[in-house]
Amino acid sequence: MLAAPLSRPPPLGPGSDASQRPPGVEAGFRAAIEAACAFIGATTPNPPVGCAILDATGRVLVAAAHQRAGGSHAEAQALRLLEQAGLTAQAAALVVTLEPCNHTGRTGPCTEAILASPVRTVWIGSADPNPLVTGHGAERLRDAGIAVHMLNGPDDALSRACQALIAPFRCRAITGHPWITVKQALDASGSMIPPRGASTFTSSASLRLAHRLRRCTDAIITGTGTILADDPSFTVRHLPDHPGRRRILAILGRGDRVSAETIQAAGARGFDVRSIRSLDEVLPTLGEAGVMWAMVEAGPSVLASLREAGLWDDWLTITQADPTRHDPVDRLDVSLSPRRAGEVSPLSLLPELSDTSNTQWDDDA
Ligand SMILES: NC(=O)C1=CN([C@@H]2O[C@H](COP(=O)(O)OP(=O)(O)OC[C@H]3O[C@@H](n4cnc5c(N)ncnc54)[C@H](OP(=O)(O)O)[C@@H]3O)[C@@H](O)[C@H]2O)C=CC1
Ligand SMILES: Nc1c(N[C@@H]2O[C@H](COP(=O)(O)O)[C@@H](O)[C@H]2O)[nH]c(=O)[nH]c1=O
Repeated sequence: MLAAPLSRPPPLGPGSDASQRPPGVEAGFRAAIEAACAFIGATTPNPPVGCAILDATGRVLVAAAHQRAGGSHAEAQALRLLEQAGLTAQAAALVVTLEPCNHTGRTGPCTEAILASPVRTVWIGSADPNPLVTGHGAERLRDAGIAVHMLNGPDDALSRACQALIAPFRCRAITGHPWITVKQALDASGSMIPPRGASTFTSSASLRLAHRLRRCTDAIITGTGTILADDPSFTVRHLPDHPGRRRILAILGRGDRVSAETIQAAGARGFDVRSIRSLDEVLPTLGEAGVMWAMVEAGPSVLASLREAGLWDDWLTITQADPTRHDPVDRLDVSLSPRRAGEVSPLSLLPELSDTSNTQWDDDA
């Protein structure tokens, strides 16, 4: 396999009936998902997509991903890698996390690139949620004599991972608004407020997770209370960021408590700052700015407002471990909003959270 492994793919759940699939398809999807995960946060407004090409024995020959909007799609990228490696003649099956496009956008149709290759079987992880595109790619391939298989089923771990990859894209395609992830850190006593003089109480592993989430998202939503209390940088520092990435920093506040110097400093750190006066403005402002996935890093006041308004899609709670324990490890919980019932959280793709179930939020709890 030519793509470098960059993150751990999700584990196979009990519902994945690997025995029903020919050899190599599971490994192909894992390689494709892994390749796509490395570019979450870099492809907006496009979804992250991964592709792997297998030989007739099911061996993964190459894996590749869509890396940025306007750049090659994952299928074209994988076919190019295959050619560069002199392996084109060995290609038999192609595995891709999202239905191949059948239209000419900024790049040519992937269906035609596949048809021009020796590939005769295509496995698709999820249909394209864009109503203008959905079904057409699969149909074009079938009409040309390709055997096309689509993953589906809520118990299929690979299908769920492919759904998770497009969750923010799907949300934006259907509503015009971003997927909103709340990240809330609690200390061992249940408080969100760091001790005086400190900015954090979570472990270095959890900080890495928090920074990975920043890397995956297009915007950070905060409140003036957090800006004034912490003067946060909101940068990605605990792991490498996507090169040249600019993000939106949306600051909720009814007045003008944040100084021009603070806004200017955030701009110098790579943020386009938006002041948001009311909750009603959050989704339209971020939607118009092209945000696909936004995260909230705010204090108790903003979180209470969002919770009350139901203005969130998934909620990550990082609870500091009891410091008196011998080997303290923070507890990580992910809840899915009732408005996302039956969907899959994109958080499940983060290696630190791949074992965390998407529990439904119980509002009476
Ligand atoms: N543990 C964690 O995960 C985090 C902890 N924190 C901590 O939280 C503390 C700050 O808490 P807090 O003051 O609650 O900060 P917030 O980030 O929640 O900001 C509060 C401010 O947000 C604005 N706001 C809140 N709700 C609305 C709404 N519905 N419409 C418009 N504006 C709104 C108001 O601004 P205005 O008054 O200008 O109208 C309000 O004063 C700090 O100690 C910080 O360290 C912060 C982030 C994460
Ligand atoms: N205290 C706290 C968090 N707080 C969040 O991190 C912000 C500081 O970010 P930065 O300036 O980039 O270091 C702070 O303002 C708040 O939004 N996060 C966590 O994961 N764990 C923690 O214990």
